[in-house]
Amino acid sequence: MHDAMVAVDRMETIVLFNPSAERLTGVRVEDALGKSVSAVIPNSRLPHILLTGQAEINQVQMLHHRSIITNRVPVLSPEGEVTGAIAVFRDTTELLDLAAEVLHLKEIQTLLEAIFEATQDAISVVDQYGNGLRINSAYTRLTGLAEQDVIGKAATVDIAEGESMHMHVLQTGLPVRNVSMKVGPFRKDVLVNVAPIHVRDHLIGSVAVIHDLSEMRALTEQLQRANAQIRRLATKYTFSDIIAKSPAMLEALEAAKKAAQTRATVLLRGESGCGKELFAHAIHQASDRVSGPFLRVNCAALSESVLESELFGYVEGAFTGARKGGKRGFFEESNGGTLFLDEIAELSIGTQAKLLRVLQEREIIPVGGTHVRQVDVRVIAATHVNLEKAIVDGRFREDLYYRLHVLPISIPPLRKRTQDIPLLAFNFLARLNAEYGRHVHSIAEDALQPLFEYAWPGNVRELENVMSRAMIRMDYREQVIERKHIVPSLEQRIAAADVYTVSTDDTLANQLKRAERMAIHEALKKAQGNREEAAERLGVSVRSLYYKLSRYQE
Ligand SMILES: Nc1ncnc2c1ncn2[C@@H]1O[C@H](COP(=O)(O)OP(=O)(O)OP(=O)(O)O)[C@@H](O)[C@H]1O
Repeated sequence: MHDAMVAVDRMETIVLFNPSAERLTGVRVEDALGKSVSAVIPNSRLPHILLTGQAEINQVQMLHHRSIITNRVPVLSPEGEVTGAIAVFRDTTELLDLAAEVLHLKEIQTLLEAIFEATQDAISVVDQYGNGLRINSAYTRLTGLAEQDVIGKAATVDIAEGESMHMHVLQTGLPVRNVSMKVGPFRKDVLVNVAPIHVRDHLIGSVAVIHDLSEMRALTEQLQRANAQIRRLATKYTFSDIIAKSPAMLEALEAAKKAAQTRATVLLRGESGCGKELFAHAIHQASDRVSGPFLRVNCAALSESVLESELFGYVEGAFTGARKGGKRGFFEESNGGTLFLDEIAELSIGTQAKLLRVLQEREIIPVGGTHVRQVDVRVIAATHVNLEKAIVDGRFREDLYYRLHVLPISIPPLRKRTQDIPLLAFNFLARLNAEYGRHVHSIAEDALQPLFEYAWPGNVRELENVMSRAMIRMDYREQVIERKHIVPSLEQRIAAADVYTVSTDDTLANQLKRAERMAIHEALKKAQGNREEAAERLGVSVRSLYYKLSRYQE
């Protein structure tokens, strides 16, 4: 980089104009020499220097978007007379850019340092020869090794058991993931991920991120404990959450409130989605067992053997894969509280016998065990199945039926209590507003009509779903649910059950899925929501129907 120079004589005529000045000003040397400086560089200030005889040192100015530092000095005769003036322009734009870049790099470095130190994972970096370059404080906390033990030392210095993954990566140039080993003087169990560091295609070292396995194990245990706790705290509904206006529902509600005051077994009967679980929660909440646990088991979701060990627990060595020390079952886990046995009709005859024994004797024998254990659990059972018919068919034990039938509560299907629909719909509105951040405040009169006419095979759950879809269909500014928001999903549902057209624009798998879904819909409709009957109509097991329904999120 050469400085631009311009010199003038006493008459302000340019006598020196170098090629750098040409680049800076855009004026050719031959056009500048001999000309008046004011004509060539209007703001050169050289006439001013000639006049005052005073130098101007390190003046900063912008010229053609470049940052220029200028020094202007008078040329003096031996007698001290001003005979001319010289300006030297130094273009510092690149220097400034460079300075800004260095500053930026420094910022990045500070940022990286902060991340390096703040991360909970231990990090170690080695150079291309495998000598320690850097570690963070998490590394020291985990391994017990400080900088002086590691920096400049061989990468193997922290290994207590296993191969050095730094060396491996430096040899292969490839990253490794999740290698378990022991590190440091305390032989900590860790998982390591190591990656090579390449700069312009040269391998200059490697970086290892080391996870503390013992911490992970402790966290997993904590999580399991928290999960168990959550299961215990899971009763979220009380009687005040149950919306009821129709006489049939008010009657069911009264019966449930009475049942809550007793210790008797309760049997909740009603189609899917009509609120059986809601009732079970509320009964528990209103009972003197409220501070005890509440557990729910879906008897249809587990195979017979799994269900037995889940319900009654098992002793060590009861079967292959049994946990060391055995496991407490749901009955013991809900001791002092309530056990909600959903889909009770799905229990095998054998498990029904065992359940009967628990209800009669208030004691259980864990799978593989010989000793009885006392339990104090209130059972709330639920089913959508016609149990009387199941007894006739030999699928449900009569003695268990009578044990369960102490306090039967029938929750009517939604189509038989249309009076409840507006209240339920408004209630869901409030909940969905909160969920979607909307401000929908009402439902138009004519939007309610189709809700009264629809058969609701999925009961209240389906109503909730239709409301949610209506809201999704609304424009963000709309605040009233209208018929046009509701009708499409009802029509879709009705159509899904009624028609099926073969399409060449969809995959075979999708079309089969749709056909299956419709067949299930139709069967459920014919069976008035009775899943057992629907399964029978379709020639599939109830379990498989449940599985399919859960896939369709019915
Ligand atoms: N009366 C009601 N008031 C308010 N919400 C209700 C009412 N009945 C049902 N719901 C809501 O409808 C949904 C389905 O209810 P719930 O799970 O209790 O039905 P279920 O009979 O146990 O169904 P399934 O037999 O399929 O398990 C839930 O979100 C529940 O909160």
